[in-house]
Amino acid sequence: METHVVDHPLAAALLTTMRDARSSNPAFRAALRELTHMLIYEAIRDAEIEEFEVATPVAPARGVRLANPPLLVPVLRAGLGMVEQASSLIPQSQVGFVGMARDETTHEPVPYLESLPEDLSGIPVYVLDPMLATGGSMVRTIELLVERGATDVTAVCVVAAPQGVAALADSGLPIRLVVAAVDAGLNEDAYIVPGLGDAGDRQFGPRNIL
Ligand SMILES: O=P(O)(O)OC[C@H]1O[C@H](OP(=O)(O)OP(=O)(O)O)[C@H](O)[C@@H]1O
Ligand SMILES: O=c1cc[nH]c(=O)[nH]1
Ligand SMILES: [Mg+2]
Repeated sequence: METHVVDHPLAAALLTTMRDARSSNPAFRAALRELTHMLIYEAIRDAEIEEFEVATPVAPARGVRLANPPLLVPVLRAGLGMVEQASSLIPQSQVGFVGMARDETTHEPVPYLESLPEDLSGIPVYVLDPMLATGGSMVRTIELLVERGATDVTAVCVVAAPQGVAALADSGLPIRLVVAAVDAGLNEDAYIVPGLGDAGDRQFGPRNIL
C-alpha cells in the first residue's frame, strides 16, 4: 500500500496544536481545518488533469482542471471537521457520508449511517477521518465503498497507529494513505499514543450513542 506521510513544518505545527490537551474545541477545529488543507493539497498532487483553453485579457492560455473530481466521504463524527476545507479546495467534488462509531468495549466499528451514491465505479474516493487507530473503522468504511464499485480510494488521516496502517495494507482493499504522522502505538483502550485523544469529542464534545 502506498503511504504518504506529509512531513512539513507547518503541518507539524498544526498537529502540535491538535495534540496539545490545553487546546480548546474551537482551536482544535481550526487546526484540523488548516491541516486538512495541506493533506488534501498533497493527496491530489498526482490527480489526472484535463486541459482547456481560456482567454486572459491579453491572449489565449492553457487552462487545466481535474479530469475526474473525487467523491469526499467524511466519517462521522470526527471527519466532519475536514469536509468543509476539502470541498472548498475541490469545489467540483461531491460529498457522501458514513457514520461509524467504535464500540468502547470491543473497539469494533459500528456503522450507523450510509449516504453514498449507488455506483462508485470510476470515481476516486477520498475518505476523511483524522484518526486511524486499529484501522477497523477505515477498513469497514472502504468495504462499503468497494461494495458500490469503488476501486480507487484514498484515506486522508491526521494521525495513524502502525496497527492501523498494517490493517489497511493487509486488507487487500484498493487504498492509499495520506497522513500527517504515524505514532508509536495504541494503549489498552485502543487510543493512539501519544495521539491527540478522541478527535470527535475534541471537536464536538462527548457522544451520546454507543
Ligand atoms: O481505527 P479505529 O480503531 O476504528 O478508530 C478510529 C475511529 O475512532 C474515531 O471515531 P469514534 O468511534 O470515536 O467516533 P466519533 O468520531 O463519533 O467520536 C475516529 O474518528 C475513527 O473513526
Ligand atoms: O486515539 C484515538 C483512537 C480512536 N479514536 C480517536 O478519536 N482517537
Ligand atoms: Mg470519538
